[in-house]
Amino acid sequence: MSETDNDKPKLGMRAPLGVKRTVETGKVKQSFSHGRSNTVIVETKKARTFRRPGDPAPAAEAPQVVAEPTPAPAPAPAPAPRPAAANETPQERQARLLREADDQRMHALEDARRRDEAERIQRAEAERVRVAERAAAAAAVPEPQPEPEPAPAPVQPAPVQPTPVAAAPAPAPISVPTPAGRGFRPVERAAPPVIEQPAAPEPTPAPAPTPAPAPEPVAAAPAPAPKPAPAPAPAPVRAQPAATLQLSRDPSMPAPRRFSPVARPEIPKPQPKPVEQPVAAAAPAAATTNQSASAQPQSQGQRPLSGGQATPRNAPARPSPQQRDRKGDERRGGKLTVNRALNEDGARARSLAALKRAREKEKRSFGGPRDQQAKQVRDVQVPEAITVQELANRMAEKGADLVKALFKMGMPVTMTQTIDQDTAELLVTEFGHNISRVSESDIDLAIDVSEDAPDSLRPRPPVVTIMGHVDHGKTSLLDALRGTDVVRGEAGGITQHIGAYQVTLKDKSRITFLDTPGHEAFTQMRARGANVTDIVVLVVAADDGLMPQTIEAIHHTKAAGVPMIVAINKVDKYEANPQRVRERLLEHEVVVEEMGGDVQNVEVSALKKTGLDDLIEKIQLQAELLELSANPDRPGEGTVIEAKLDKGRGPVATVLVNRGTLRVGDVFVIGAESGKVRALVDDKGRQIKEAGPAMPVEVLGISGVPSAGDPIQVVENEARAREVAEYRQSVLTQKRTTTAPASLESMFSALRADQAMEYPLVVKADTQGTVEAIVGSINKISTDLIRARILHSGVGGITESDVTLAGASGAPIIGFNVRANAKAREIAERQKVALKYYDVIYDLVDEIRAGMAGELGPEAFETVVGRAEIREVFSAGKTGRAAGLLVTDGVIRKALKARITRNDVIIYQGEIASLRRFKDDVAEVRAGLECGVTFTQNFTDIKAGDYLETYEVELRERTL
Ligand SMILES: Nc1nc2c(ncn2[C@@H]2O[C@H](COP(=O)(O)OP(=O)(O)OP(=O)(O)O)[C@@H](O)[C@H]2O)c(=O)[nH]1
Repeated sequence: MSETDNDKPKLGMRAPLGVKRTVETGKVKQSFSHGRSNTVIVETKKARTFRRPGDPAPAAEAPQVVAEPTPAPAPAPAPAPRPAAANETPQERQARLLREADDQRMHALEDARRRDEAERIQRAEAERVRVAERAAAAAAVPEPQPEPEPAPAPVQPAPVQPTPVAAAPAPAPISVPTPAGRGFRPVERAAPPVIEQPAAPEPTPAPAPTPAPAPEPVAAAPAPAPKPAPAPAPAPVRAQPAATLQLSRDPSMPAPRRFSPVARPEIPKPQPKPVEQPVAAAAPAAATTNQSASAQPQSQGQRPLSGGQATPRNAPARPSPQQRDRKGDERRGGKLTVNRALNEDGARARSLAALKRAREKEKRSFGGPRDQQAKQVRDVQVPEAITVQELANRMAEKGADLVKALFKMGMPVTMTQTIDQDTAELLVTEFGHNISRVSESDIDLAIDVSEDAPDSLRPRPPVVTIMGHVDHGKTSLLDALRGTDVVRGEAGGITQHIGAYQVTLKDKSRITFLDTPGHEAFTQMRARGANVTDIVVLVVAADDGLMPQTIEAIHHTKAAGVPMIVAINKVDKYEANPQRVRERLLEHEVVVEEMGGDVQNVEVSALKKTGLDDLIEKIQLQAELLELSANPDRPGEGTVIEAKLDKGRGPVATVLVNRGTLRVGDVFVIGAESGKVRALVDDKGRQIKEAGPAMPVEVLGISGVPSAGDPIQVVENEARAREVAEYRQSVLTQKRTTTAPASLESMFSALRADQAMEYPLVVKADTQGTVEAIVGSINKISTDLIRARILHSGVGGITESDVTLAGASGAPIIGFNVRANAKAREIAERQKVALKYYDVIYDLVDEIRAGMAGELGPEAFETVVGRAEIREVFSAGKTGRAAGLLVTDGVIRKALKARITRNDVIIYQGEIASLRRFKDDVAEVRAGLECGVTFTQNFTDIKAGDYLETYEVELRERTL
């Protein structure tokens, strides 16, 4: 409580200011329950007496003490009735009573006024709170809100109102410390000027007009109107000071405290201005400051930096240097600083060093001495077609320049358009380069057929292919041979079925075995130029003898010119007869050593694993005879044995290295694919770093799956590899899209003028010599219009595969001294394949000639019978037309074929339907006579001046 007492403004601490001291004051301390106390000021006033002139001076009036109890001051202040003076005249008493009545009335009025004021203050406060909130909202939204301003304006006088009343104890607010933070902030901001205001006019005896410079500029105008009214009004009333005392001490009215100058530190501007500036100038000054009084702190906080960055609303108020400058400038009120002088718009000026650097850069790029680079003349490789962009790249010129040059040549093209080689040459020479014309095929890798130097050659393992009839034991024999691999046991790895295997023998020599699916694959590979096999092991089951596929394998092997070793298998079987096999082989010109020939043979049992060493020995012997060698010190070249798309590893190809060494990391082209060797895996599943000649190895890192027989070649870089692969792809695509479908039936569909017909045949004969004789004779029959195409010729009976092939092509099968087996006959019947048997070669040739001629059909010979000129055209019937003719040549006959020509162009072909002469139907009209004709087809486009030609067609049998 004592604190509160100290904080309270204490009246009477200093004598009230005034011209004349009319009131004497004293202090009385009051004590209340619970240890509370209060100090009240007691004033002693002199009663004013009105005397008539000549009346004796009144006796000294008894001092009248007005004690104002703090809790309930309202009724108390009524002045106590003064004791009537003894010598009081009736007039005096009347005057006194009147005065007292006046006082009471004034008190009542004053009470009413205070209540009104309290209400008004509350309303004003509420209004101010609203205004402050609106101002805050307006600050958040950048739109200015002028409306709320006038609202508080009329309210503004409210806080001002008590000011003149408090003018008497004015020094109190200045000297007494007030607890900071009390009261409502927006109200406090507005309050200080009101409270301080009395300080300025202090020396002025009449403070009433001073409310005018109240900081609220809007309020300034209306303020004086209501305010001075009550302010000067009580001035002449004596009771007014008492009311003032009551007001300041009334605990039920805390409102005036709110206007005490507390919590001012955040409002720096509005405060000094009214004080420093004269009253007259204060109004406009305050107008600018106070209008944004509530929003100013925020607006300062939100002021964007010079760089354009906006400070967040709630960001700590740590001003940037620019902000500080600006603030400083604002504070200095337009002082000219260096920064301001150099920097009118607030942007940071470039330093001299920066200007210098920029100037130098400019000089370097434009004005400076630029080294004129000598134009480089290039050899530009130009294929048959090239895009402008690609040509520009190869010439190292700008594409736009090329386009411009082409435009000047009259060729408006874009960068992506393709130009031909001749146009490209013009451009190349125009730009001062040298052209080197290349054809597309130049892109492909040249097949290196050059022989390696003898001293670079090293012995290499033989590559062995095992062939034979079905179930004769090829796989069993291969497995048995692999069982002899000494490395296999050491590695203990899982055998990889990669289509090729390498067996290391006891003497460290190695043999590579290819596990081809059959002799067809062997031939397929050979047909593709992949003759990778050095030795063929022909497996013949001793119990079964020679079988068709055995014979085919013999033919294929012979055709390939590869040495053969006959492995007579299953000799463990009881019914095995190796000698019979040897004898039967003679029939196919395979003479084994036992029969006096040079073909090695060996009796083996894949099941019992007997004779294997003998077989290996014979293979080695054969390899020695072949003197197999290769240069391992060159980029690897090989052949794809088989290829697949592995689920986990991507495209994988089993490659047999022919020569050179294939290493991990090598860039290669493989068929129409390219790649970089990511890994090499051998047949035992081991990853190896390199693979030398005759080594089968799996290659990983290919862009796609190649085909068996495709070559693999190591190239210098990936770009080259891609280029070659792309070219090969394009060739394949072209082949696929431009060649006719495989069906040979389409060949017979029509005779094209520019293409001879093909007559497909399958020829089977008893001997090779006969086959060759027949093939030669048939080829001689071929003419420009039709030629024989022998799909397949061979020695032996007509098999199912022969029939299937012929059926697919719609070809007849010619059998010379051979017949079709039962199965083949059955298929031939089903597929409607013609089987023709001959035993005389001349008959065979004649029939084929007739058949080929029959394919072409009979020949048509045309003979012109007569010609006529069309003179007139008539309508005939409802829609038809009739032509009036003058026969110029030959004869015009009814039912003859006719054609009408106009300017030697045929416009109609048909027949003459009717022929008349002077309304009579006639059979024919000769030259020099006129006639009328109609045509079989309803032809109306006949004009005078057209020509009619009648002709006959004779079909004669064609001969070849
Ligand atoms: N008794 C005996 N049977 C054998 C021998 N070699 C293979 N066989 C059997 O002959 C059958 C066929 O053997 P494969 O090795 O599958 O013959 P293949 O030529 O590979 O057969 P395809 O793969 O169909 O061409 C199997 O049942 C083998 O057990 C042998 O030396 N003696």
